[in-house]
Amino acid sequence: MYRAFVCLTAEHTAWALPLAMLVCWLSCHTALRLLEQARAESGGRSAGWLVGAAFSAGAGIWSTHFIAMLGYDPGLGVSYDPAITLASLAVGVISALAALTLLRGARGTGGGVAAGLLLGLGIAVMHATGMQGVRVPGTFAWDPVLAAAAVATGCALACGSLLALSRAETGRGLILSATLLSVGIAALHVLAMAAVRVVPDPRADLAADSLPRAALAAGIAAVTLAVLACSALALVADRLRRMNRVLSEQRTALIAGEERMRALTDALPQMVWVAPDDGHAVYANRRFQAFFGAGSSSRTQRIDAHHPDERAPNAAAWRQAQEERRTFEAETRWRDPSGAYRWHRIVIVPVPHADGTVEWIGTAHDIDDIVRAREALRVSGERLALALDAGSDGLWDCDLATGEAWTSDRLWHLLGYAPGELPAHARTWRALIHPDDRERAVATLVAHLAGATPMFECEHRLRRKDGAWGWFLTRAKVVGRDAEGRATRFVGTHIDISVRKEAEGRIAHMAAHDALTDLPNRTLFRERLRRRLHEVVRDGGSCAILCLDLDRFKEVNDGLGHLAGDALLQAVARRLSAELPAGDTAARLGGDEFAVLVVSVAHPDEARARAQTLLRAVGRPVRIGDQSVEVGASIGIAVAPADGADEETLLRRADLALYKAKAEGRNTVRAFEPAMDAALAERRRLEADLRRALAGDELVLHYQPQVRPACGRLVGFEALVRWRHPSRGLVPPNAFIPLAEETGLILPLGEFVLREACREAARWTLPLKVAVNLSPRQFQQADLPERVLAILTETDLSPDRLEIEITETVIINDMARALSVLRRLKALGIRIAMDDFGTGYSSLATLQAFPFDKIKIDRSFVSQLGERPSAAEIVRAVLGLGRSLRIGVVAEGVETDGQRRFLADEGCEEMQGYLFGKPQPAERLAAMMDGERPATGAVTEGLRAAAS
Ligand SMILES: Nc1nc2c(ncn2[C@@H]2O[C@@H]3COP(=O)(O)O[C@H]4[C@@H](O)[C@H](n5cnc6c(=O)[nH]c(N)nc65)O[C@@H]4COP(=O)(O)O[C@H]3[C@H]2O)c(=O)[nH]1
Repeated sequence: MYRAFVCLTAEHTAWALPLAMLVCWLSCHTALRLLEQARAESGGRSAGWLVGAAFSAGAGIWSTHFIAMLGYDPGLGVSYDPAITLASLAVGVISALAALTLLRGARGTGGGVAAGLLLGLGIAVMHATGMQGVRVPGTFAWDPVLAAAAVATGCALACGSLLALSRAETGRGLILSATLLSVGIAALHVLAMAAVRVVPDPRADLAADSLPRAALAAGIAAVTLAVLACSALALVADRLRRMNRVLSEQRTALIAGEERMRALTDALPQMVWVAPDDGHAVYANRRFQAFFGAGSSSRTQRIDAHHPDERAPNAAAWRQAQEERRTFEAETRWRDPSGAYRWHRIVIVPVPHADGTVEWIGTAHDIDDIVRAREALRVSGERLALALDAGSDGLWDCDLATGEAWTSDRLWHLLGYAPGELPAHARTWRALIHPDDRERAVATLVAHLAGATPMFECEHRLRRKDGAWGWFLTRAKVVGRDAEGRATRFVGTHIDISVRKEAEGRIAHMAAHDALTDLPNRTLFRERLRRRLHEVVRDGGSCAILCLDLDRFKEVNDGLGHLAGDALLQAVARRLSAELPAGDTAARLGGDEFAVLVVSVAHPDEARARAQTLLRAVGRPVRIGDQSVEVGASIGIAVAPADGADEETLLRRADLALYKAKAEGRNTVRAFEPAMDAALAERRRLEADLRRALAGDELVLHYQPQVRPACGRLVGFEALVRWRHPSRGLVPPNAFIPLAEETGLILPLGEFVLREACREAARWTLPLKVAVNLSPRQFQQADLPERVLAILTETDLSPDRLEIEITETVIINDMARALSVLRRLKALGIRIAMDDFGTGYSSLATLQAFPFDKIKIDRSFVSQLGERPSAAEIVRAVLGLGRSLRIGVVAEGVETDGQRRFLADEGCEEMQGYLFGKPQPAERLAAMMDGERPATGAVTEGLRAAAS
């Protein structure tokens, strides 16, 4: 190594090796670049580049050697053999060509190593050849070790260089490779030069044709220039190659981009086109072509596709946009290939280019469905707004997460607020709700939000702006829940139900109160009684009910008229209410019946005392108009729990006590006693029996003769009903007629009697009249005359043979109607008799109002003739009345001959009584009438016998 160091520093001038290295590096770099080019090309072009590379490498190696040799000064004169020197250049180029050719074909490690070895050896051969051409005055002595080291180093670095090239073909790899190769060439040169020593030999003479150093320098310069030219060529070629590659990549990218763009625009739901200013589309996507037809489309075509209504305005708007180079937007109808117009949204955007031209990118999106849906939405929105405005409901839609709500204006109007005056929020609802309704409403709401009910429905009060409470029905529903099932959206309506509630309240009040007196009615009274009895049973204590009935109400009502009757009832109601402490209830049960619930009585006597107080209050005179009316009352008392613990029993027992009180006279108080129940039970039994009797054949008629004693003639019979009871025997009418009156059974019973009597009379051999009693209840039937006529027709009895007996009460109950019915009966030819004259009201007015055919003097007067002088006076007066009014008079209950004589003396023509005959079954009448036929005017013995 020392030798090499000496060679480098002492035998070479300082500039030689750096210059040689520079030239070497340039040529190696150029060669490797040209190799790249050769690799990139093919065929002859590749071979050309390869030759260039080989030349560059070989010439570089050669130049390196000889530039170094120019600086080599072994201390002797040096010249060069031109032929050998040129041959060494050829060796360098050929070995480089061989190595690079191998390298071009094989890029792997093996190829790199083989090419490196080839190149290293080539450099060594070139060096050796070159040294052969060096002429010095002596001979060269070679150090074999250094020579071998030179070859090995050169080969190794050449291999390293080409391997580096094959591993990394970047710019840096190229520099590394060129550097390694340069170093290898230089190292081989230096070591090889160190291996050689000049042994001076005076015999050795420099040849005359030797190349002087200046010629060599010129040769080297030429070769170097050639290398530099190659280098420049390589650089230009490399640049071109790079540019080519970039251009090719750009073209590929451009094509790919265009394909992508086309695919993209084809995939779009819109039509897309690009047109320059002249409007002729240079690009159109598939959708556009499908709409307008394949091929390009002119602007005129596109404008023609507009709906006629929109064509002109759209064209004008487009021209404006085009002039101002701004985006054109329109929603318009375009005619599709089928000829139908569909809504499209058109947007045309200007894209200005650097050359001042503008390209227009247009898109058209089919929004027909959207426009139609929007239109439908608008219409339905308008309808909804109309409905909301016209409807009576207030609507809201609440977001439960925030409490914020949407509300219809109507809702605020219902509450008296202007829309927006209060926040549309759930807390507003909570603030306005009535405190009494809040708990119930919130509980209902919580249940609904939890999913327990399908619908939220609640009637509650809300405070209006004026402070009044209005009733509202809220109906709502959860319409949205989150993933955990929590309610998120709640929609509903408020319906103003104040009017309904008020009406309901009124109806409820009316249903529970008496319209005339405004006292609780029977239903409410029973309800309160039931509640109080429940408490009594549960908690102990005692209560009482007082049933009250006015004593002379009927007289006032009939005598003074219904208005007076109503005023009386109202006055009684006021007095009852005034007498009651809070908690007690006075009720009107109907007619003149009242009841009082005394909620707490310590002792039955307390109830009795209370009843007496009420009696006194009711008994005070009542001022009606200009009249002072006095009515008394009867009161029946029942006390709970002693007399019963259920309202049914208690009311029934108080009623029984009242019944008793009334029976005992006016202004009487009676408390219930157990014996009253037995009487009621008896009455019930009798009623049931009577019903059965009506259905069966237990009722029969007996007939009592009516006679004219003066001429001894039989003039007719009074039909009197009898009940042949299976166990009680023959029951007299007084025992069941009042019951029949009370229960209404008198109607079928009366009809039975009338039919039976007419049928019987029609069978009689003599045209005698038959008298039938008609009860007041029967007179309440407006169609009584028609019913009577039907029976007469059915039984074929002449109307003038029927005499109807009525008591005065029939007329007094409802005079106008009674008189109308009587007149119609009379018009049929039926005779009317006033029964029991003298016992009732017996007003002259009644007799004058209706022309009766007969007056029947009650038997109570007849029976007292001879006992009470007043009786004779009354009978006389009645007979006088009959005469003056020209009405016949018949005396009932004539039992004695004395009575008969008195009556006859006083001018009574007709008589009826046991003296002439008792009521007889129909079968016995024939005998009476048979005896009548030969009658001469006196009451026959036969009749008497029959009567007995
Ligand atoms: N002590 C005595 N009594 C005599 C004498 N002559 C007749 N009587 C009885 O006096 C009653 C006369 O009938 P009235 O005044 O219409 O009174 C009748 C009548 O108001 C009613 N009544 C009877 N049958 C009917 C009927 O078919 N319909 C209706 N609505 N009432 C009837 O029952 C009442 C009682 O009828 P009766 O018990 O049949 O009693 C009959 C008769 O039996 C006599 O000389 N001495």
